Amino acid sequence: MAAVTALPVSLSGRFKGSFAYFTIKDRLPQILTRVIDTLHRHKNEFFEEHGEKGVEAEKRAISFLSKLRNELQTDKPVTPLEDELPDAALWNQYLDYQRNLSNGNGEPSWFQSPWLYVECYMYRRIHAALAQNPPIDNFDVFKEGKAQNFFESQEAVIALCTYFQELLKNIKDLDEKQLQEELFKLLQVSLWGNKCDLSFSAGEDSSQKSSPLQSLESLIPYILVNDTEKLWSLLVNAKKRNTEKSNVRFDIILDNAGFELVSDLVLADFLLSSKLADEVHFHGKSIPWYVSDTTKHDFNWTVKQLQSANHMWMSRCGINWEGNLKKGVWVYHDHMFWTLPHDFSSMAEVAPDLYADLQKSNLLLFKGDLNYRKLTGDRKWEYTVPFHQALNKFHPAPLCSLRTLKSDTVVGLKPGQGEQIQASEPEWMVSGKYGVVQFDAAL
Ligand SMILES: O=P(O)(O)OC[C@H]1O[C@](O)(CO)[C@@H](O)[C@@H]1O
Ligand SMILES: [Mn+2]
Repeated sequence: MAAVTALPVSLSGRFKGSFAYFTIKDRLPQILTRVIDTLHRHKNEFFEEHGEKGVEAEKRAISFLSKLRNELQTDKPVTPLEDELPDAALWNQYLDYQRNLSNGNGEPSWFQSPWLYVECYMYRRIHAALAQNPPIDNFDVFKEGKAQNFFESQEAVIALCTYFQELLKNIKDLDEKQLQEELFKLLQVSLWGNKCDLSFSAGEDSSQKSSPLQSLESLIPYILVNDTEKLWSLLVNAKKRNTEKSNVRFDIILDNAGFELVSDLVLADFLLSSKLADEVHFHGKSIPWYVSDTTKHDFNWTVKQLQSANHMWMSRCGINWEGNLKKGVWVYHDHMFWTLPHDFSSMAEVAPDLYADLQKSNLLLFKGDLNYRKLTGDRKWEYTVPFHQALNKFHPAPLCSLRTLKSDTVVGLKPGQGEQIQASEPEWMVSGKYGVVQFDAAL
């Protein structure tokens, strides 16, 4: 066998005092408690909709979740999934793989195993708690929080939609330089939109309150790696090479619903309206995930909310977006791979169909922190390791990560850059204050 370069160790709760440790110790149990509370609060609704059967199902789901919380807090071994959902076999194979990795050092468990694995596993078990318990099997325990985040960001959504509709009025007259400036602005809005996730704040309010466009200039110093120029060159060249037959395709691997999703949709609209792209493909989650991640339901709900909003520019956006979906120039996809525990370096093997689909894209935009963790394998990388190396052979197409730092891993920094910030701001990697626009040109 060819020599394999050793990868750094995985982030894990076994490193006491690390962000992974605190997440598993404090934040994950808090999230589980909130999920249980949410089910309690909906008891009457389940009764009204389904009668006694609904209440029985709620009780079973709650006891399953309490057991889960107890397993987590007492660092019990990770158990195989017992449901028959389509991805169960893959999860159980992954558990075997973790067992082999631990090499006789005990069973994989909440604090001993890789953080990425156990955290994903928790969300999969939350899903099982509901999915196994009809008639409440379609209930999304995170739905309310996502909707609330959307409504609380209303002013920011209005400001963004208004700005964008004004821009559309004269988009045809913009020269290349101006188009580039507008793209950079909307990329930054989409980047900082990633501050608004709900798993980071364990479900606490995390909406966009201020105007998303006003503060961009002052935030530029917080973009630690800024490859926007490279994105621009790629898009402009793709457009120049574009013939009638080959459409320029842009993919967005979505993260959170709420303000972040709206900022992604505005960016996608800009790419089409400026003719930098001919089609945009969105990738969402097929089950509720990491509290605020976008599912197909959230995606459609958001477009509908904008469409029916009592504000001219908001509804104009919504109407155009619905039109894009109908015309097929916007396409929504979901794939089970996005909610598996695997990092992206195993996509080609585990989900070859998805990998092949992504290969058709001119540019993949990965939103958010979890996607960054999966891109880089959630490992203890040196800050200066090149992004390309950390991707560990995941290169389906040119790609870019737009991510605010909310977990302690980052690569591609200049020598000394990380250490310098660390000296004055020990929380810099997990505060969401810093971001990256990090590009990799593929093979
Ligand atoms: O929505 P995002 O940006 O992927 O962030 C998810 C959050 O959840 C975490 O995975 C921690 O629970 C962090 O890495 C991150 O703060
Ligand atoms: Mn998220």
